[in-house]
Amino acid sequence: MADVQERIAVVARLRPAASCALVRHTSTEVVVQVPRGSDTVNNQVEEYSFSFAKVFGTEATQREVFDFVAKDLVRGALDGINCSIFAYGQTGSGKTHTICGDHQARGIIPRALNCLFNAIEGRHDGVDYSVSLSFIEVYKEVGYDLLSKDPSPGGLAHGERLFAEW
Ligand SMILES: Nc1ncnc2c1ncn2[C@@H]1O[C@H](COP(=O)(O)OP(=O)(O)OP(=O)(O)O)[C@@H](O)[C@H]1O
Repeated sequence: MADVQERIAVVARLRPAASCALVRHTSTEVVVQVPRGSDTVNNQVEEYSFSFAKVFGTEATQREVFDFVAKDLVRGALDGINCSIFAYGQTGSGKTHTICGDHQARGIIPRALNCLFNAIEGRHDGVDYSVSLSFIEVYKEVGYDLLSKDPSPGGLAHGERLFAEW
């Protein structure tokens, strides 16, 4: 993660209000401010202020978020450094958009895979790389194996096996 030395770094991303508010007929009022050039989020109504390793504003692109959050971690993983990235936030806050994205605005996972395979291709170190992946959803404390061809309701059996392998 660019310029961040800590082992755990927390990044905030503000999402544009419009699409979600239009669908849910909720307020589009912006309640937080990010002072220019700072990585602090202020809420003057509720009078709190939080600082982060980085704050991405509503205009931040998927590429900018990936470059800051994930690029170095993916490259580090090839050198044997374990890493984990997760999104946390209330429903509709943009976790799926940030982590998965869509065809027009690819998120961290497709960009990380692209970066990973490009990096492997660019390494002429005689190492035989092997890549495997799991894709699991945990919803209300039930694990779902999203890659299973035959997901049982809840997908627990396969999900448990995958968890055990970790
Ligand atoms: N930074 C963003 N720029 C543009 N659209 C965004 C952004 N963040 C979220 N959205 C849009 O807002 C909507 C809700 O976002 P998303 O589905 O990612 O939320 P979520 O946190 O995954 O919600 P849930 O927890 O309910 O699954 C989607 O239509 C998404 O495309």
